Amino acid sequence: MTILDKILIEKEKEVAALKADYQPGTLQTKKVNASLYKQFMEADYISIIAEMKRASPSKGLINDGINPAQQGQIYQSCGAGAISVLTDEPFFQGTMKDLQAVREVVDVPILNKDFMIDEIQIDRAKDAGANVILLIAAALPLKRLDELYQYAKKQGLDILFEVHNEEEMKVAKTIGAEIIGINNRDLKTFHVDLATTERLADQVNPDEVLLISESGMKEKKDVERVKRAGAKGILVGETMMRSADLKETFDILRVPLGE
Ligand SMILES: O=P(O)(O)OC[C@@H](O)[C@@H](O)c1c[nH]c2ccccc12
Repeated sequence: MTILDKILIEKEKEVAALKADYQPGTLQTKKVNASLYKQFMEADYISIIAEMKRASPSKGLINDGINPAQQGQIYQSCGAGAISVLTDEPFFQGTMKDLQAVREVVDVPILNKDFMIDEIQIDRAKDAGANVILLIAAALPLKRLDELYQYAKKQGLDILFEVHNEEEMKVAKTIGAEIIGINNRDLKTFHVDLATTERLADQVNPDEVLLISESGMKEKKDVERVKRAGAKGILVGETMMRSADLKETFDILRVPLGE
């Protein structure tokens, strides 16, 4: 069984509990209207989605000392285009409270990073003040991905559609995903390779689809590499969470677009 399989089994339980306990519309958080697509497509620099991630199955504990609201404010003031908040608890030590706490203090789009398998998680994301949800192609069959995609759209949310190989890229195109995240980390083996972005980026029209390269970004040369491949945004977790000087980290990674 892969780690993704294990996570999905836990998610089934979480969703069952959520359906019993959560009444959509009950979470009250500040709401911000923000379109990640438009903002990233028009930027002159590589847009950075800075992630809040205390721990992960591949790295174990990364940094559990941060205060999400404080970290969110710093991300925004350093120039983050958006903030990703992991809300999975068993594997990533995140919570919906983290997301709400960040929403209270920032105006940039917020991505609810979780393993979405049911509409009720999308309701909850919206209620908590998220602007974007994650859909992982490897997690569900096409029909279900399409249903959740359409549902999120109807709620006025953006969707980051995550792919890792050619097959999943085809699914993204079939669904008509406008924001595609190419994950350089294989969720089944944890192997990270920036060549994944180079291989898959060619398959979309970069004037229509917003490409985000996800995972494994540490240095300027990493960003330059995925930028050359066609990415307009990057999703950075560990490097942000371990940074002792976020201002400097952002200055290094926010490379200009164009030549
Ligand atoms: O910490 P990194 O290597 O910068 O990676 C960030 C992000 O891409 C990663 O957290 C991620 C990508 N897809 C996911 C799906 C679920 C959980 C986490 C993720």
